[in-house]
Amino acid sequence: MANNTSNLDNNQDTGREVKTLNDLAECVDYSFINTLSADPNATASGDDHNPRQVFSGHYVPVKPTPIENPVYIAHSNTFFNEIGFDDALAHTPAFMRLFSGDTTNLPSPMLNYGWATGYALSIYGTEYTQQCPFQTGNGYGDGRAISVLEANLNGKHWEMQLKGAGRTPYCRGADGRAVLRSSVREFLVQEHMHALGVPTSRSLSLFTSSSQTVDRPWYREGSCSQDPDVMVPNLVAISTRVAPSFIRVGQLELFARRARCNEHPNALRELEALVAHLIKREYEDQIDKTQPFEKQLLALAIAFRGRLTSLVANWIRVGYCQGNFNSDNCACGGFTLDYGPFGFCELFDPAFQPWTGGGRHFSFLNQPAAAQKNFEMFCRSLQPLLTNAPEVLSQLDAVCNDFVVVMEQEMASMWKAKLGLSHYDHDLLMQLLQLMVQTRVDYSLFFRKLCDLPTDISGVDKCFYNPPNRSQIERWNTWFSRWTSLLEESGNVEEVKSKMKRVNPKFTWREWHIVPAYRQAQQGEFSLIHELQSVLTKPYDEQSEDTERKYCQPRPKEYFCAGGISHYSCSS
Ligand SMILES: Nc1ncnc2c1ncn2[C@@H]1O[C@H](COP(=O)(O)OP(=O)(O)OP(=O)(O)O)[C@@H](O)[C@H]1O
Ligand SMILES: [Mg+2]
Repeated sequence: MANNTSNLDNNQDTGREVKTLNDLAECVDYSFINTLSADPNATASGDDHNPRQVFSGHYVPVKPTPIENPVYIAHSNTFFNEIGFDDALAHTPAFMRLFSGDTTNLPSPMLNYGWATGYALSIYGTEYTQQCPFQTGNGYGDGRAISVLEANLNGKHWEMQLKGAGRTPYCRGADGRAVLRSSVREFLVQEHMHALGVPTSRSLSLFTSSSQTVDRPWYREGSCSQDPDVMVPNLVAISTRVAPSFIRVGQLELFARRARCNEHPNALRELEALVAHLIKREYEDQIDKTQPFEKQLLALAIAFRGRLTSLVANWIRVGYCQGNFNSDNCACGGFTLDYGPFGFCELFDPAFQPWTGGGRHFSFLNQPAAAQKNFEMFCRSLQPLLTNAPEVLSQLDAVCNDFVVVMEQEMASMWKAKLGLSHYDHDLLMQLLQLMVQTRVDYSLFFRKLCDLPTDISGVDKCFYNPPNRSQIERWNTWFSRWTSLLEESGNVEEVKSKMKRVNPKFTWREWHIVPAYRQAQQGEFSLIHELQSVLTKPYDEQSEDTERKYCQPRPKEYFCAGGISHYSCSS
């Protein structure tokens, strides 16, 4: 199927306005087909929708299964603009067909199939195969995510992936679908994160079906249950996400595990090709390709460590908790991927974790430790390629061991910026975090209020979930006077304020704002989604008074302990 590819390898950057699918066809660049290998047992038609083991090859060609009666909900005009797509394109029938899962009748040289990839899983540094129905790890991977094209757009190379596009060989018997709720969340939050300045996969478009539903466990109205207590039919949807690649740490792991035990004659070569592809897609600018490959691997580990530590510090800066930071949800490009069990911390709690299956390992302030585990698995996956270079191998060990140090530096500079200081003061931060826990503070509101440089607790009084008692007020005021005196070294007050306002967002994700939007969407009304798109893509701006009144508020009491808002067990 994928042999005759020379006509698909279009490396010219057109930088043009894409108004039609024909324009897009001129930008496609499927050069990965020349580097990576397809599963030799794949069907020529891409009709490969039953769970099965995939023993080798980097990807399986799979045709998406379109959703029935697709309806346009939204596209990201910010992202359209970045990649040179004309806004009107989102409303064309051809665009809707492709991005609701129909890859037939595409203009040449676009492929009439997509591709899914296998990956392994490790949880907090422990390798698993049990989640694979065959207990081998050969049946795990993109169960419902199918990439449909790669293209050079406005000077950058992008891969576009449909989520919820039907079953693949990795579906493990599940339906391959994503429900409207989770699709709305992922679509909105990706662009929110981008606007917050946090590296992320991006949102292209969101389509739902007006008729097709799947059942998922969920919570009754007002339920405080930990586990879902009712089965609910949900409309299905397809959101399209975009990134330079979707290579995950888990994906490297799969190929490294095979190489480690020489599972087939090509195992080591497949690992090497995948890593070379990773460098090309994600680190081309950072890695000197004239260096010996072993040295490139070392540079890759250093570069990924830099991105991952910065990413996690950014997560904490904006109050984001990934919730399930397994290696298969950790993108090797160092951006946020898989917005399922995520949440944003409202009431500050270092152990905040919205996903009931995630535990403390993946809770808010434990994310640096979870990232370290993923980084260790990443380094471990490079080791089979370094057996003939013991010196580089020990340098790689050192890079891995130093993760903690680099992470601490990133965290320190993040906290320093949040507090508007010119030097990081560990004691000051510890005192602050303790006070925040003891007095029940809203994380985002509090830090945003700090940007006005209040000199005592009265400047942040709207940020508490319970009024602090007298001794707490005293301790807060002591903290404020210490902070105020340190601020004197920070320079011009107005500059400090405006710098702080660029790292402490005013509008962040609050789940109780999102729930009405996806509920309304289930009834065919999308205005709240559009409103949220607008509010959440300007998180640092002041915005209107009405918007502030509506969106810049602490969580109302009734939404604490509310299934589907304060916690959820199912994210798909
Ligand atoms: N409804 C489904 N049908 C088939 N496979 C599924 C379904 N839901 C989840 N999976 C698969 O189960 C695995 C674990 O799911 P998880 O929630 O981490 O990922 P996801 O949200 O589907 O995908 P991604 O990590 O691609 O964003 C993934 O490999 C995913 O593809
Ligand atoms: Mg996932």
